[in-house]
Amino acid sequence: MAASTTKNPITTPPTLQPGRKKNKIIVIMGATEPENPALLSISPPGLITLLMLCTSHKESTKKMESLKECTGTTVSSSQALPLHTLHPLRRTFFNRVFASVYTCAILALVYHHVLTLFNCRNVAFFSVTLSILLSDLVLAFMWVASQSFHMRPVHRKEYPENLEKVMKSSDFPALDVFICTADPYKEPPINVVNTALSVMAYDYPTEKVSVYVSDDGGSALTLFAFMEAAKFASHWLPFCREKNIMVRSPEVYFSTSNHSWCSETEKIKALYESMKSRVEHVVETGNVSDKYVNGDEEREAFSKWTDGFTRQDHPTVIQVFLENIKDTDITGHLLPNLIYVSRQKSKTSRHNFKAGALNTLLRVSAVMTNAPIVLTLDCDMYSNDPKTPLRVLCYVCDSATRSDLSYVQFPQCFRGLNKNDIYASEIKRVFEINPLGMDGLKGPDYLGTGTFFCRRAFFGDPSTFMSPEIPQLHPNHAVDEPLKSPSILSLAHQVAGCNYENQTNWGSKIGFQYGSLVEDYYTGYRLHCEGWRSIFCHPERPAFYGDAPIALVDLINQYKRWVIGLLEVTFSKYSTLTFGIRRIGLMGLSYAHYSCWPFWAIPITVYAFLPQLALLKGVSIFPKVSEPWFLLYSFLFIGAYAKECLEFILEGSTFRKWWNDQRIWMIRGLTCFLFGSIEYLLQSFGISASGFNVTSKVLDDEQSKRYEQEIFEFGVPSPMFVTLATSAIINLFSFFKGFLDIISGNNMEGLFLQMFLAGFLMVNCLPVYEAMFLRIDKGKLPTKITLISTFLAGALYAAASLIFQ
Ligand SMILES: O=c1ccn([C@@H]2O[C@H](COP(=O)(O)OP(=O)(O)O[C@H]3O[C@H](CO)[C@@H](O)[C@H](O)[C@H]3O)[C@@H](O)[C@H]2O)c(=O)[nH]1
Ligand SMILES: [Mn+2]
Repeated sequence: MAASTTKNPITTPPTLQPGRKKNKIIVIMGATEPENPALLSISPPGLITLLMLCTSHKESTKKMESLKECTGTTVSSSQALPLHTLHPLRRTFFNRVFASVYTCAILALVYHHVLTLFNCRNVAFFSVTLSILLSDLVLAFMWVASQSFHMRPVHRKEYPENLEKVMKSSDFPALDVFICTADPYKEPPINVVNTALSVMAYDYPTEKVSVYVSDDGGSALTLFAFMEAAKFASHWLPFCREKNIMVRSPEVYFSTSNHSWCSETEKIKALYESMKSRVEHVVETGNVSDKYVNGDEEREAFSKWTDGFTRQDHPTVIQVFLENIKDTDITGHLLPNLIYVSRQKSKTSRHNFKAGALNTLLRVSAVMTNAPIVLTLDCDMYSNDPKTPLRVLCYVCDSATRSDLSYVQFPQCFRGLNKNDIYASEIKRVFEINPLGMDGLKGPDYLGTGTFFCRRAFFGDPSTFMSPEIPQLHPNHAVDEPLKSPSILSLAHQVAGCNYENQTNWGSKIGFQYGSLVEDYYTGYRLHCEGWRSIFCHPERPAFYGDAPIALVDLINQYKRWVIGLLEVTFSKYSTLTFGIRRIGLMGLSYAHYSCWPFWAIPITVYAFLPQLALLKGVSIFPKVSEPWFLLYSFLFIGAYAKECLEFILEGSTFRKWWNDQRIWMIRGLTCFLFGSIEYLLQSFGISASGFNVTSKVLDDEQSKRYEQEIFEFGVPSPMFVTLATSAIINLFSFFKGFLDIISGNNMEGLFLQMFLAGFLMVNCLPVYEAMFLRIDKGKLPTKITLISTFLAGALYAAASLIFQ
């Protein structure tokens, strides 16, 4: 271990360097049950403050029984000064009772299917029953796996105000922020700049903050945008501090009206607008014209973009825009570090998409600043609360939670969604409800953005440290030279090289995990398997806000990428179903629930076609209304839907949003889950290769307008729309066929459930019919798709006629 001798302002304080042996510091351990108020860690001056406070609380002092030597500065808090608290959700008991009852119902259903299967007299019926059994088994598995989210959901609360009482800000650990961007045309540089400015302006000692921007697009346009951002930051940061504004993304701040306008605001706004127009102009024209480049240093920066420089093939570019030991803002206050990194690319080496970019940043930042805390942020998110890092310290500096804490996750929250969130872009279950449940076990999964990591977690499990290849990457290594010193810069370039990772543990045992397109999910999963835990921090005011896609095709393409990534995990050596469940039990089930998401395509497709085709032919496949099994079906359906809905509303949502959420679940089953699984299969046979298709963050005015009016956006002829439209047509016809039968006096008792199902899907598909037959705008379903779907529906009907003779 490289124990440091010299210290520089950006080195990490001993507080968070668990490996250090020289500083022996006393720790007072307190009660460690999770329900108890937190223990916290502070530096010696804070320790004295705390001991004074403790003497006035003899009760709680008694609880701190053991004095223990430790390698970090930690101390436990008295109950009077909790840093965080945890409360199990009240509905847990109800959840468990419901789960028991529902399990019995599922077992009864399986028994019923098996019984029916044995009584089948012909092949057609046998295959129908078998398909339904298979579908119900998938649904049952998904349901069982999802119960892990309901066994011990918890809510946490932090008290950053207490932190400030016991810890001096000069003792705060340093923070490295990683912002990823990959394409200047899909991710406008001005938005990336806003993301960066919002975190540079954190209410945190600026000399401890470093912002690293990873540009996988290798674009001079993005570099230019950051050159501009660095200049603007010297006005923006003091302005934010002085006015104590909350939303520190200038774009968002200036586009909302709830702030006081004064001449200074006007001045800053004008500065922002002029920067924005320069950046946008450069993006529009596609190159940085000479008039925007001043001085040799700036010119030098762009000189790397030579003729042979392409996105897929270029040398490393590292540009330090701001240095926190010398660059000051207009009031003379130091600015945080701002560093642009575009890792080396070559067509012959693997880049591992975002995970590769993040690992490069882990190394480059280790060489340059090596902060013990690392925040990963996507370029489509901005900070909505400047005090967020303090919340994180409440956990990271607490001796009770600290030892095996790998990351603190904030929910992904979105702005600009329409009133009822028609595409359920909030993904409330994944980003908010389920993490509460996982937090009661070993902690939320990693959501890819809004995550504060402890750097140590990337190097082996909590008890065994996994050494990186060179000592400079060790999480305890203290950087003792300025950022721009030649030795630092040359090492940074070396570790950003595209062959650097060959024959190393990066991506497998060290850093972010490779091998899955959902690197976030996979990395979190592997960390939990190694014995780390995580924490879900869910403050009332969202810590970050992001953008969600507003066109259906973008949305399902995004999900398709996730599906492929999830299947990559399901069928890997570390499959959640085998390795995961064995290693981490209930948590493994939570992860298995996600990794098996794509299997939902099976029941959804079967239930969207089979009962309806049978209904068209007048064949009954479900129990009659008068049979007792009918009650079982009703309970299973109503029980599942009602409980989901209730939970949604209890977590602060509305009925309409829940309705849209369940509709999109159905749509996903018929589109991206199905096509993603097929694409995964093709990929496994080596027929195709899938990459990380970055979601477009560019808004089209007309599209935005339709989105505001809650109109579904189809527009492009995606093959994924074909299955959806075909099923919509079949459900429509089968429902009306059933309806006509009732009118003409037929006994429909045996077909009631099928009619109900067709009706339910039909209501869900209303926007599809509208897009097929009624709309003329650009977002309607392309005529080509309607025609193909109608033809397919006809073919399916003909096939059904042969089967159900
Ligand atoms: O080769 C790549 C591809 C993507 N990105 C960045 O990855 C982030 C996420 O990409 P985006 O297109 O916004 O994907 P989403 O599906 O919206 O992202 C979700 O899903 C991803 C995994 O598929 C996670 O990485 C994200 O954190 C999570 O928000 C963006 O900042 C990109 O710039 C890279 O840096 N390099
Ligand atoms: Mn995104």
